[in-house]
Order: sequence, then structure tokens, then C-alpha cells
Amino acid sequence: MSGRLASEYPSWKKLQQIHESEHSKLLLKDLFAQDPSRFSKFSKEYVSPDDSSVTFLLDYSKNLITEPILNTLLSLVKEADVETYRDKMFAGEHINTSEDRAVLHVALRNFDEFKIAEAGVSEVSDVLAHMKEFSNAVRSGTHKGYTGKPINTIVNIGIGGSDLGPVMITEALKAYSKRDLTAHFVSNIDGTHMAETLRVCDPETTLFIVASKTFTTQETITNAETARDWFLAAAKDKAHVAKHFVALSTNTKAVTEFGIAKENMFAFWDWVGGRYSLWSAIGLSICLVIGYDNFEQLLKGAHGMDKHFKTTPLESNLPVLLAVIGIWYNDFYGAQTHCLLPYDQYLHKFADYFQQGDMESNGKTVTKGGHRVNYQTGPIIWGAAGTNGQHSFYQLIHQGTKLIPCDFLAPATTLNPIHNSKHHRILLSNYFAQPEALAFGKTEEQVKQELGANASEALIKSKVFEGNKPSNSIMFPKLTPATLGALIALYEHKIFVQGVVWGINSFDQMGVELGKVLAKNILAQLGTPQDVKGHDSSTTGLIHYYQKHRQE
Ligand SMILES: O=P(O)(O)OC[C@H]1O[C@@](O)(CO)[C@@H](O)[C@@H]1O
Repeated sequence: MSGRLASEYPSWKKLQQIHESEHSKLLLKDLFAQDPSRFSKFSKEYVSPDDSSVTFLLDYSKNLITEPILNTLLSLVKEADVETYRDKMFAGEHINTSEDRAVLHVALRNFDEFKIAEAGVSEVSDVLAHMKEFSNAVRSGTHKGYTGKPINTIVNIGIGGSDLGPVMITEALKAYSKRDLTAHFVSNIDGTHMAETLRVCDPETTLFIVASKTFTTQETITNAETARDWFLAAAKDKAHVAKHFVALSTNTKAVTEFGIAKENMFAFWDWVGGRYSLWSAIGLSICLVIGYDNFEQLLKGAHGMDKHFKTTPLESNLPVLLAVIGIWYNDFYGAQTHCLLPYDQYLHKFADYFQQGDMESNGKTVTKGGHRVNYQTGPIIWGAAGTNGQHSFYQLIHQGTKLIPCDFLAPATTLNPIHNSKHHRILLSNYFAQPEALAFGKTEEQVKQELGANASEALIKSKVFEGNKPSNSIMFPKLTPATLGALIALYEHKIFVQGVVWGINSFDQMGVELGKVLAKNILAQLGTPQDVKGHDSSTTGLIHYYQKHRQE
């Protein structure tokens, strides 16, 4: 039952015993040697229930698991009643208990019309139709700026979930983009972000998208006001704002007060979490860049994964498998992080995206029942596109003291087969080699044979790769909008499963509030040293240093 301490489940206690008694004997080298069918036993091919062209392979055989361990992990999922909570989510029950909200990103891509009783769900298709009409008008040049020129630049102003999804997707699907439309994403309150963007924008041909679920986020509203002032300095007449500013929000009142007409607002609902909102009106910049049809394919790919997650038995349920393997390392092996390594330059923002997706969802210490957990919850998510990571942090992954579970992802076919796909073959050779090296390492004997008898003991030791380091590998035929949608939904549902097992609310974000309140208080005190009150000596000292050294 959700909200319970995970450590109270019988299977949790059993996993502790298994880890204690077996972890030193769990050697990938032996596990593969003992079972030639290990790969086929611990890999699954996903084929979308809706579109057989959306497929990928999940190979989870290079993990420190056996069938009994995996079965115990799946028992844990049963004991935590994950399937009940999954069905509650899909039904629109208010499982976000602290905010009394439903969690319905699945309703944004609900092509099969799951029956969902929640206000707003029936309006999703209207918003999608509005997004389609508007993005088609801009992309076709029908929608013109105040001097009659077509729009050739968009600036999405948003932060967190109102930025990271659009950034990641428009990067990932650049091959599907309209190359004569430039997209910029301004998120940081640091004036540099907006200044450097406006420097390359033309007010006559630029569309500003103010993306904010609450429409109260200080960074976004400040950036939007600056953009509006910049625009009006050129356009003069406020009536022109309507042609160059649209809003994506749940807050109609605040949008209107900002000066954006209701017909230029694309609405969404409180049951769309910020970090789960790319599928909503927040995806307007995606529609503008890749076109509505590709955006719809993205949605359909995710919907296929939703159906898989909703209907597939636990032992074959890919989000569940990723979730329990992650729990095994996070809660029993003490791994603190999880690394996402897409061997595809288009996916270079994939890890960034899931830093918010995972860490803002499961970075919690109190269960839904109000009890402080006595185990690890959300992992630190990080990563980079391969092969760049290999020349940056793989040293630590291979020979460091920390256990870093890794997910490797790659397309079998590149979208850029330059040099007769030589680049892609080299990329994939690394995608295959890294998990192999991590799993099986290099023994001292092998090093000695390579270095010869004269090599020092120290040198030999420094070249040993202990191996036995776990990873998952995902390979898909080609990076398409639908495949990307399926992969994102796969990780969304993995996060959901882990949150339910840990008994936490994955869908609020109380932890982002304190800093905002303190910053607001300090902002009012930055004038003179006398204004600085009520802080510790460090904060006071830092502010005084700033006041002494600023040049304005
Ligand atoms: O979309 P908005 O309401 O401007 O919020 C932006 C981001 O700010 C938060 O940190 C919440 O304050 C994220 O959860 C959210 O995605």
C-alpha cells in the first residue's frame, strides 16, 4: 500500500538477506559462463501495441541479478501494490495527495480514450487542435508579424518543466525540424540568457512563447517582461503584442494580466506536472520546430508505452524491470547515482531532462504517510552523450570506488550516414564495448601478459579493471518521434514505480519552495549593508562583499 515504509515489506527484508549473503558471489563473468542463455533470459523486445514500427530492445542481462533475485524484486512491487496505484493514476484518482491532484500526463496522449473522470481531460483534443492550427499557421507563413513578415524565430521563455522537455525534444528531433525556423530557449533569470538571445532576434519576425504552468515563476515572468519591453521598444503599439506573444499556462487570470489575449493562450491543467508537461501545451515550441504531425507521433509513441505499462504482467513490464533493477542498486548496493548514456548526439540533453524528471519526483525523505524513510530514495541522475563521456568521467565508472549503474542507449541506424556510416560504426563499437568492459573488466593476469615480466606491481595494479559493473542496454532501429515518445514514457513510468515502492509522493515538489522564499527576502536587502538583516555571518558576509565590489 502506498505511503508505507518500503523497508517493512517482507520482500525488502528478504532482499537485504540475499544481498548480504550473495552479493560477493554475484559475478557477471560467472553468471554468463554458467548460463549461455542469459542474454535471451534477461532481454526483452518492446513492440508498441499500436504501431509495430515502434520497437526497441532492452538488454538487462549485464545486471547483478539472478532469477530468484528478480522474482523477489517483483514480489516487492506486488507488496507495494504498484499495479493498484498505476490503475489509480490512469483512472484520474488524486494520487498526488499533498496537492489533492490527479496525475494525468497519460491523458495528454490518450488516443485510446482510457476512461478518465477528471475535469479538463475532455478538452485535451481542443488544445491539441489549437496547437496544430497555430503551429501550421506560423510554419506556413500565414501567421505574420506586425510588419507583415512571416515568423522565422521563436523564443520559448520558461524554466524547469516548461523548458527542459522542449529543449530535449527539439534537440533530439532536429532531423525532423523546419530548418528555416530558429528556436531559442531562455530559462535562466541571469540577464545574460535573455540578452544574448535578443541580440540575435528581430522583433518583426520573432514569436515569444511564455511557458509557465503557474505563470508566477519569477524567472519566467521577469524574462517575459524584458522580452515584451524589448519588443515594444521597436513595435511601439501594444496591439502588436498579440502577434508576437503567446502563453502556455493553467493560469488564465495571470496570463491576461500580463497582456496576452486569451485566444493566444494554450491551456493545460493542474493534473499536468511541470516535469511531465512536454506532452501538453508546453509542447507548442516542439510543434513549431518539428511540425504537429511529428509531435503527434511523439504522443502516440508514449501512448503505446502507456498501454504496455498498464496491461503487461510485471515480469515482462519494461518500466517495472528498470525500476526494480534500479532499486536493487540504489537500496541494497548503496549506489547513489544512475547514469544515462545515449550514444546519439541528438539525445545529448536526455540526461539533463531526466535530472528534473527523476530527481524532482523522487528526491524525497518523507513518505505519503508522513514517515521519514530509513532507506535511500531517488538517485542522482547524470550522464552525457557517448562517446564524449568516455573522455570525461568513464575513468571513474571503470576504476573508481563508486558503483555507477549505467543505461546505454543507441540507434541501430544513424540519421546522418556520412562517410558511408563510418562514424556510426565507430560510435556503435563503443556503445557495445563499454558495457562489456564494465561487466567483465581485465584481470591482473591479462595485464601482466600485456606488460611483461618487468612491469612494476603498482603499474600492473593500476591497469586492472575489476569489472562486475552493471548496465542496461537499449537499442532501437532509428530515432523517430514515436520511438522517442516511447522511451521517455518508459522512464516516466520507471520513476512512478520506484516512487510507489518507496512510499513517497513523486508528484509534488515542496523542496523547491524554501530557496525561493529566502531569495525574495534577500532581494529586498541588496541595497546597502544596513539593509542586510537576520542572516548568519556567512550569508551576511557574502552579501556585503557583493555590495562592496559591484559596479552598476
Ligand atoms: O511552469 P512553471 O509554473 O513556471 O514552473 C517551472 C518549474 O518550477 C518548478 O521548480 C516548480 O516551482 C518546477 O517544478 C517547474 O517545472
